[in-house]
Amino acid sequence: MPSPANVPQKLSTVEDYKEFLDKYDTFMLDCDGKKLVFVTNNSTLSRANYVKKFEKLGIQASEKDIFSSAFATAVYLRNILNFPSDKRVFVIGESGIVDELKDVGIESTGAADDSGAVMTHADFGSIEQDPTIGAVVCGFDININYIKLAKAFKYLSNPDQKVHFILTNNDTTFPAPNGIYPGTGSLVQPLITALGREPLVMGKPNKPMLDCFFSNYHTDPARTCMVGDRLDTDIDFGAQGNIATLMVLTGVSTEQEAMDPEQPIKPTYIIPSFGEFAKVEKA
Ligand SMILES: C[C@H](OP(=O)(O)O)C(=O)O
Ligand SMILES: [Mg+2]
Repeated sequence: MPSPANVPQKLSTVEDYKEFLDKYDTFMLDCDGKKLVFVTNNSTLSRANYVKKFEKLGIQASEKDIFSSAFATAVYLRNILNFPSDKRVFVIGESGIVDELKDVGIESTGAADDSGAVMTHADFGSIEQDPTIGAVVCGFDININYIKLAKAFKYLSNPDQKVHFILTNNDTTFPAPNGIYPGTGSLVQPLITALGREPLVMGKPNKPMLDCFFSNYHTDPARTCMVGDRLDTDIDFGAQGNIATLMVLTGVSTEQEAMDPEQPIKPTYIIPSFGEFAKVEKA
């Protein structure tokens, strides 16, 4: 029985699950028979590396089934900004960004070179302006450090040319096996504060990722459902795309947050875990 408007419908019985599955053909999953597209804000892995990760989890997927914030950023630089071939990208982030940029023919620097680098006060003089840097792209970087922030600040302050400032995502936290930890949005806030400049953010729930998704996958919005664990990224992303949303309770946001009358972002459905649907096959 559908819930009143704007009150999430809790799915809890096999009947509920069957009725839900009959309604949709495309499921957008935040990584973590139908058509499954993995839509992730996690930019640390390339789509090729996600395919390998899924294989280890027993999930068959190909690169075209994976839509990541790193891939969306590379597509945006290449197709929307027509990034000049004589420019490079300075990356605060991991191999996912570097590999996806390389895949669209864009050279990058920073990520691996400065990880582990220890800066001393004597080093400030060695940070030079670099006219080949046409963009700074920031994603989750487990080895973020002062030298990366100092170089990014220098390049983004270049008085002689506009340098694009792009975040793959701005999740404040992300779930790890034993709890949640600071995410990209928290790691790069020092740079945003120092610059007094807001970056363009690609990942969910932001419009660039949505536009890139629907231009990549011509799904029927009426039979597409965004599945995720975060109200402020996954569910908001689906809501902005006018598609149904299913919130799983295995990640960051809680049922209490979703059911709170003050909560402006409401999932269409709530389910304890995506694994519940396995019960349908056994029924
Ligand atoms: C950042 C990443 O995003 P997601 O895969 O949930 O979109 C995560 O929350 O682990
Ligand atoms: Mg998630």
